[in-house]
This record gives sequence, structure tokens and C-alpha cells, in this order.
Amino acid sequence: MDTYGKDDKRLPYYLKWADAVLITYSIIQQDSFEMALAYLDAINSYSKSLTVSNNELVIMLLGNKLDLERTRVVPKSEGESIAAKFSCAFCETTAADDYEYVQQLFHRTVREVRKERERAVASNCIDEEPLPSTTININTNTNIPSSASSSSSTSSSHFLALNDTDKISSSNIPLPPPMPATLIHQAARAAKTAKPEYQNSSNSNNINSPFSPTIKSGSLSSIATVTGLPPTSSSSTAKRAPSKTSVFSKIFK
Ligand SMILES: Nc1nc2c(ncn2[C@@H]2O[C@H](COP(=O)(O)OP(=O)(O)OP(=O)(O)O)[C@@H](O)[C@H]2O)c(=O)[nH]1
Repeated sequence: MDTYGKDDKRLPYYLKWADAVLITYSIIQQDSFEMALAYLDAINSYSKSLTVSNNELVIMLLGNKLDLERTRVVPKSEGESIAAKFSCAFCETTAADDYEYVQQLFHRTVREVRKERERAVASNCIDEEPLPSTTININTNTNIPSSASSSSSTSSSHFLALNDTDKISSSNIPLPPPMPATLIHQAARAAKTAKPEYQNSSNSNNINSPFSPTIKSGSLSSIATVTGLPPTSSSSTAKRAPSKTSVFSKIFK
């Protein structure tokens, strides 16, 4: 959903269903940068008010209009420093000249969301009933900014670490690893709350991945993009179905 930059009263509503937030400012407009900062602050406060922790919100700060570098008023270092302060990813780009890169940013964000959900599901399974000899090894090429610190045992690398020299392409973005069979089994059991455990095992065939019920084709609507400019339209009002992994945790430690 492309949200209206000044409509901060609705921010909690957006955050309730968003899996990822891309906060965009214009490098040629100081006020839009300040608006982005205000959003990061608001998200920080909101997430701190939550008491339930589970999967984490993927956040990226984007400095747009890089094609207008000659009229830049927001130094790149300021964007980097704010991103470091809030432990979120940062990059500068131009929607005007590099549409492909913008598209890849969205793809990468969706992959990060999937990884985060996978991590949360794995974490839940372990919390509920540790399985013997199960190693949950979620590969990631994601880096956390050096200033990021995490004290939560359920935290993972959930922020993208990108910059304008770190251009991504579909060829160098690894797909999420296959879900270990034990986790698929756990997820299937969780879905069968009304039935005795270990019965009706055919249900597990319907769950190839714990993400399939929530991440579907076109699910980019669950990414809230926040800008400081007036809106044209809202692409979706779909609310994420409540699930054990649909809450997000404190994102700034
Ligand atoms: N030069 C340049 N112009 C851009 C770029 N991205 C957006 N614009 C222009 O900035 C203006 C606002 O773009 P929008 O896509 O409407 O920005 P927005 O913040 O999402 O605004 P709404 O969709 O109206 O909420 C338009 O005139 C765009 O053409 C960019 O990377 N470079």
C-alpha cells in the first residue's frame, strides 16, 4: 500500500498488517527526509508498545530521486546515519532512471519477509516442542548494520543491507532454503487444532511452506510504502489474516 505521508494517525493500522515498510524520501527535499525520520520514530514507538514478540518487521529507508543529484539537499551520510540509528537498511535510488532496481528492491523485500516468517515459524516450533536432532539453518546473505544490536533470542537478520553499489539481481539473490521436513510437520500439526495430533497426515500435503497461506501472488500489498508526498490511490486495503506469526515484535533494540 502506498500510504499518505502525512496521515500518521493511520500508521498503527498500517503496521498491524504490514510485513515490511519501505520509507521513501526525496534527496532533494529536506522536509521529506524529516518526515521519513518522523516515521521511523513513530514505528519505533509503536513497536516498543507491543508486548508480544514474534516475527519482525522488515524496514528499509530509501532516498529517492538520485537522478537529481545535482540538486541534492540531503547528504547520503545523513540517510546512512539515520538508518544506522534505527537499525534499518538504507539505499539511494531513482525511480525515474532505474525502475529495474526499484523492482528488485521490492522482490528482495518480499524474500526478506519470507525469511523472517520462516525464522518465526522455526522459533515457534522450537519454543513449543523441541525436536531432537533438528538443526534449523536459515541461510541468509543479509547483513545487519554494525550499529544494530539485538538482545532478543528470537531476533534474526531481518533488515536489508543495501546501498547504491550493492545492486541486486535475481541471479544473485538466493531463494529461501527448503523448509526442514520436521518444521513442515510442525506447521501441519498446528493447522489441525481441532484434530488429534498425528492423525489425518494428508493435511500436511497441503502445506508445502508455512508462507503459502499468507504470501501469495501479488502480496506486495502487504508492504507499506511511506512517503512524504500526497497520495494518488491506495492499492489495497487487504488486512493480513491473524496468525501466530502475524504479529511483529520490537524492531529496534
Ligand atoms: N526526477 C525524479 N522524479 C521522481 C522520482 N520518483 C518520483 N518522481 C516524481 O515525483 C513526483 C511524485 O511521485 P509519486 O510517485 O507520485 O510520489 P509519491 O510520494 O508516491 O506520491 P503519491 O503517490 O502521490 O503519494 C512525481 O512527479 C514523480 O514523477 C525520481 O526518482 N526522480
